[in-house]
Amino acid sequence: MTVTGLPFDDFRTLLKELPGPDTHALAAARARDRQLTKPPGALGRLEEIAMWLAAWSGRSPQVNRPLVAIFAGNHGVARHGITPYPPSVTQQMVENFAAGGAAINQICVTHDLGLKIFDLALDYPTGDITCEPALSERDCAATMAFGMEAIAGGTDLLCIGEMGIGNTTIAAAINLALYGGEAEDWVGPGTGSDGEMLKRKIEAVRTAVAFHRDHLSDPLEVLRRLGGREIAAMAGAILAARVERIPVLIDGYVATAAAAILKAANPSALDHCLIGHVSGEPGHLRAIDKLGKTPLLALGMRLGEGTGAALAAGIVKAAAACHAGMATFEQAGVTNSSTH
Ligand SMILES: Cc1cc2ncn([C@H]3O[C@H](COP(=O)(O)O)[C@@H](O)[C@H]3O)c2cc1C
Ligand SMILES: O=C(O)c1cccnc1
Repeated sequence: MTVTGLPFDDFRTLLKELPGPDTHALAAARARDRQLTKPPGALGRLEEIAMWLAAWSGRSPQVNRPLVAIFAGNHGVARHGITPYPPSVTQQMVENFAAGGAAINQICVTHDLGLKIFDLALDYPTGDITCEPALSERDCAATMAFGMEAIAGGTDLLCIGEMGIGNTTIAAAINLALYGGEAEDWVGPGTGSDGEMLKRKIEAVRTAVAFHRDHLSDPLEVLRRLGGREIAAMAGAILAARVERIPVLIDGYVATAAAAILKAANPSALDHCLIGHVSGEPGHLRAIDKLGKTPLLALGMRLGEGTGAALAAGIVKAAAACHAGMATFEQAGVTNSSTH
């Protein structure tokens, strides 16, 4: 075993030993839900969300410190002319996030969410996946570990977002490697690729998966070879949240591809996650289906930045507030069907 192989293998071990749901917190939340002044089930999916919060936080459903974490990275594959924007836009958007000028800033203000940006060596794009691995084992492990730091400042609802010109190509390659089919099944316009550019994008994804095909049975190798820094960091953040009992909202097509790596390594790895929003990127719904999930929102957005997760955080906050703040039948003096 090489020295650099050690930390990468630690992630394999960690992925095998994930904590399960807190059944006591879940039972307590179910019992309280039955007492609240509403017909059973009348809050529909909000009730499921409240139960999910209890199960994966290990306490009564509440959201006090929601956080949006945006991970930013650049990609060697962008040299193939697969996206209409230059990689310099990644850094420019990081500055825009810091200045409060992006869509995600306004959604965070609307729903009172914290926002942290993690930029990952933007001057050093990852390897060109069509002919080399995106990352070395050491880089991949270090970047996953860095992503785990996203929760270090404390949060009780983590929204996962990204910024990285070219990363819808990366997400498509990961999906093709994990789920098979044709490159066309997983490649969409992203920020607006069409015509010849879209053809190059499809070709890049096909070539990349063919180049690495002998190494793609191991999900962490899919991440290392076909991923990118923000993808590895998102995977690390989702994993850390599981270990620390923090429920997670996943954003669009790109964030879902990072999450899919973990699910491929351990089928229960995303039980603490919900998908916030189904992106307009055509492959997203199919990718979500592969995870056995149903997105909370469908607003036709195709932006990334964590916007879909952040909008869904408003719904999760409302679910927690209903559970925590509603009166019981007894408190409100409202007659319950079972007692009259
Ligand atoms: C101004 C601007 C702001 C964005 N915010 C998110 N993305 C999104 O678009 C990129 C992926 O699309 P593609 O694979 O086509 O390059 C990612 O950075 C993603 O977060 C943006 C893209 C642009 C141009
Ligand atoms: O759904 C996404 O994550 C997405 C879609 C288009 C561009 N960037 C991200």
